[in-house]
Amino acid sequence: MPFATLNGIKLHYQLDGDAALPVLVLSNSLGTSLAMWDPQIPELSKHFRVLRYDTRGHGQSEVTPGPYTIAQLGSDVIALLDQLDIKQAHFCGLSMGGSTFMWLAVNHPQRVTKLILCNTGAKIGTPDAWNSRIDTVRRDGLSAIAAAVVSRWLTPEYAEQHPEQVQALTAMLLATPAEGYAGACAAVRDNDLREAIAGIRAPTLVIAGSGDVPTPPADAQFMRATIPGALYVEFDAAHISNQQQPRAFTQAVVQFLTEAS
Ligand SMILES: O=C(O)CC1=CCC(=O)O1
Repeated sequence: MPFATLNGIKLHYQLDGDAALPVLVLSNSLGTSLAMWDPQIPELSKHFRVLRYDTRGHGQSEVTPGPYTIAQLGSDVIALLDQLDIKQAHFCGLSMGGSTFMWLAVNHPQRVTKLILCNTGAKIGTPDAWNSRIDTVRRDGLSAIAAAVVSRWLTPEYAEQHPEQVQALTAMLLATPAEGYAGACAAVRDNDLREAIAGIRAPTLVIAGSGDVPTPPADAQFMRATIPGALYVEFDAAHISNQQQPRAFTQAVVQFLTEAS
């Protein structure tokens, strides 16, 4: 699995699909890795050259001391695209990954063909809640928050029927270095793109989960209303909708990216 050295760190990434296909970049949520997209890869790689990466401080990418910023996480992606000689691509990010790609669409519009913002918000949560989470993780580690965080990733009924998926997602969260996680929490805490996203010109699809507590449908509706021409789809899912509704999610992504806009 390749690593790119950029912005002073080693960033872990993976490419799937034929090199001649249009590039689709996927960005993970807080406390996950590029493996969160595993359910989508067999289908997406038939249509796209899929580039996914572990956000700084996550998965196998290098951990640098926090706090991070969304601009820094977005600049890592731009540096990765430059290294791989990718001039323009589709972008699909979930939660923190969606924040990163909103920033990218605002600040580097020429790189974005189409944009998909999943289970995210132009501003996520409150500073007090993020500060409390950062303090807990720095003091007691990820295990202190794991059960509460993962309980919001899948709806309770679905989680009860899929204990192996809960276990796999919990393991992914617990494998995230505390410093990387805390650094990324600060990036989400300090990010506010509520005004800036009005300037996005890329065709955009907003994906929401009707049972999503951290980034509720109201946040998604705000993005749909603010980004000119944005489309909207809502699934019966909690926060990590691509894991809870893999088929419907993948189908929506393929349809949006392959239809003429
Ligand atoms: O994991 C959570 O608590 C929800 C979340 C907020 C930003 C993100 O990427 O995940």
